[in-house]
Formats: sequence, C-alpha cells, structure tokens
Amino acid sequence: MRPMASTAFDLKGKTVFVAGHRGMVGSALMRRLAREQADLLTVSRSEVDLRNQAAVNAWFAAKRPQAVFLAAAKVGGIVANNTLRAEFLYDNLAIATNVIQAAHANGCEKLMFFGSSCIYPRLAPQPLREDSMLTGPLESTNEPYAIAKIAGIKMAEAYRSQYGADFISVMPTNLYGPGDNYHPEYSHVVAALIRRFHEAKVSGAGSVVVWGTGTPRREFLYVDDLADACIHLMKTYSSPELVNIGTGEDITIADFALVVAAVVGYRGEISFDPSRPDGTPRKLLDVSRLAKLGWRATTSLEDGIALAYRAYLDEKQRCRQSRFARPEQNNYVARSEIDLAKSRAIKE
Ligand SMILES: NC(=O)C1=CN([C@@H]2O[C@H](COP(=O)(O)OP(=O)(O)OC[C@H]3O[C@@H](n4cnc5c(N)ncnc54)[C@H](OP(=O)(O)O)[C@@H]3O)[C@@H](O)[C@H]2O)C=CC1
Ligand SMILES: C[C@H]1O[C@H](OP(=O)(O)OP(=O)(O)OC[C@H]2O[C@@H](n3cnc4c(=O)[nH]c(N)nc43)[C@H](O)[C@@H]2O)[C@@H](O)[C@@H](O)C1=O
Repeated sequence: MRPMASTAFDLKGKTVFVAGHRGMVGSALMRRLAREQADLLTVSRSEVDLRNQAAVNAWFAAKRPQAVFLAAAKVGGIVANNTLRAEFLYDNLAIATNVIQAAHANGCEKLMFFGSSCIYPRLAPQPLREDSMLTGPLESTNEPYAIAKIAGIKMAEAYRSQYGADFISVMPTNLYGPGDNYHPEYSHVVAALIRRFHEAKVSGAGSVVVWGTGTPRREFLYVDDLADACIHLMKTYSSPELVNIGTGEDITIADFALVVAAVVGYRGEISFDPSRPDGTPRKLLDVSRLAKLGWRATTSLEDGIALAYRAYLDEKQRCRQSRFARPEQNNYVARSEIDLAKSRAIKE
C-alpha cells in the first residue's frame, strides 16, 4: 500500500466551491465551513446543471475555485437506486467527469470527491476496508450508482497520478440529519422511518410497516459529524487512498426502527414487509484509517436521531409557513409540506 501523505491545506482565504450546497451533505459542509474563513462559492442547479459539460466548464473558467467539495449527486434510498437505474448511472457519471475535469483544467488546488459505502462488494469482509473496492460483485439494487461512484474515485486517482492533482476521495457510510429527503418511496431508511413513525403517532395508527426482513445491518452517521470529518481531511490529507467515514458501529434495521420509534414517541406495533428489498446484508465501515488520521464521530445514534427528528419538524413548520409565500424563494420548497407526499421527489 502506498504511504498516506499528510499535508496542510489551509482553507482560510481560499475560494471554496461546494457543489450540491442545498443537499443534506452540502448544507452541512456550508454550516461547518462557516468557521473556516473561506470564501464560499455556490451555484444553483437552475444556473448550472452539473450534467452539462459546457456549462460546468464555463462556470469554472469564470470562478476558478481553489478548492472543491464535490457533494452534488443523484442520491436516494434503496428503491430510488433500484428504480431510476439509468439516471443514477448517467447523472452521477456526468457530474463526476464534468466537475473533476473542469476543476483540473481551471487550476483547482484541492478537490474532495464523495463516494459511498455501497462501492464495496456486497459480500466483502466486514468491517469494510478501503482496499476491498473492486474485489467482488456489487449489491444489485445500487449497482449503477456504485459503478458511477467508482468511476469518480478512479478519475480523482488518475488525475492525481497523471497530473499531480491533489484530489482525494472519501467513502461516507449511511448519512442522516437536517436537509434529508423525506420521500415515502425514494428516501433512505432514516428519513423514511422518522416520517412514518411521526405520521403514525399523529394519526393514532396502531401499526407501522418497516421494509424488508429487519435483519440487514447498517451504520449511521450524523451529517454534521460527516462535514467535520471532511473539513479535517481536506485540511490534512493528501493521498490516492480512499478514506472511510463512519462511526465504526452498526445496528440491525429492526433495532434501528425501535430507536426511531422511541425518539419520535410512537408506541404502536412495528411489522416487517419482506416483499421490500433488504439490499446488502451488512455495511459496516472499517474506520481505523480515519482514526489514525485523528478523527472520530461524536454524535451518538440516539442524539443524532433526536436532532434529525427536530430538523424534520422544523422543516415541516417552515414549509407550512412558506406554503403561501413565494415558493421559488424557499430553498426547501421542493421538500415541502405541500408535497411532503412527493417531497424532494428525487430532486429533479
Ligand atoms: N445521503 C447518504 O446517506 C450518503 C450520501 N453520500 C454522498 O454524499 C453526497 C451528497 O449526498 P446528499 O447530500 O445526501 O444528497 P442530496 O440529494 O441531499 O443532495 C444532492 C445535491 O446535489 C445537487 N444536484 C444533483 N444533481 C444535480 C445536477 N444535475 N446539477 C446540479 N446539482 C445537482 C442537488 O441539487 P438540488 O438542491 O437542486 O436538488 C443537491 O444539492 C453525494 O455524492 C452522495 O453520493 C455518500 C454516502 C451516503
Ligand atoms: C447510503 C446508501 O443508501 C442505499 O442503500 P441502503 O443502505 O440499502 O439504504 P436505505 O437507507 O434505502 O435502506 C437501508 C435498509 O433499510 C431498510 N428499510 C426499512 N424500511 C425502509 C424504508 O421505509 N425506506 C428505506 N429506504 N429503507 C428501509 C431497507 O430495506 C434496507 O435494508 C443505496 O442504494 C446507496 O445508494 C447508498 O449509498
């Protein structure tokens, strides 16, 4: 294995582009970057669709960011990934290739690419080590997304080896927190269960259905912890080697449902629907590399879910208030109460 170089990269005074700044990760990065005295650059999708190579090139040529967090992507839960397979492959390949090439061509000094724990083989040894990428078949439900993410990782690696670009890749585990997507079909499990248990509590429903068998194991990281880890790595890490970002602890979906129900205050029954996909049986990251680099998660699962539930309630409230205001000025309108039924669909 190549040695992990450690170099200081000060964000202070740098122009820093957060691609995907309205997303869950991007908005957490914006909150965390506010402490770095950087000059933050953002652009909305309506101004620059990152799948459009010419638009991306023109924007980079005009702005020439010194650092880039590439947190824009087509993202969703197991059903979104498995249904919108062409979009997950096309959008994520296009975004990665356009942004990485434009960053390189326009003098970007440092770029962080966001992969995901789903790039590792479905049955790779647990906990998942960074060197298990490309050692076996992928989980079929998210294979298109994983292939696009692996291509992005390989691009960052190739630009480093061919051009000496300081481009690094991080592999976050399953994330949750403010700014999550609450779509009933297309969200990830955390947002789905927060919403389902809350609605059952409010309506007095006696039973809530959780997808799958309840036996898969997942590791969950609060998104503000993720953002903190990313800033730490951006400032201190420079190597082609991937870095996993997680807590190092996992839980079955059945036990996780009990945690969410307790936080929300839902006291009815919980049943399972095995006709829904389980996905990969276990996804627990080996976080020893990250620990050696001096970072560990600090938000417990219970505290994080309580914070995420608060954020869900706040978002509902905000959307209710903005329902009759000017929706085009509301960052959260696409995630709003009006369309909490179809909220943030898959962000088109
Ligand atoms: N959520 C998770 O559990 C995990 C996420 N990740 C990775 O973290 C990164 C961020 O994910 P997350 O914040 O959860 O996702 P979100 O869906 O919350 O945010 C994605 C962001 O990307 C933007 N975006 C998507 N497509 C385009 C496009 N064509 N042009 C311009 N902008 C676009 C969205 O814009 P708009 O606001 O207009 O919709 C949004 O701001 C992704 O790379 C994801 O793969 C990795 C592991 C787990
Ligand atoms: C972050 C990661 O996210 C996706 O992979 P995933 O880990 O399978 O994510 P998920 O959150 O959708 O499901 C986790 C587990 O939870 C179970 N589950 C129960 N009830 C609900 C439920 O109501 N909704 C959802 N979505 N899942 C549910 C579900 O059956 C599964 O066993 C990727 O495709 C991939 O793109 C990726 O990177």
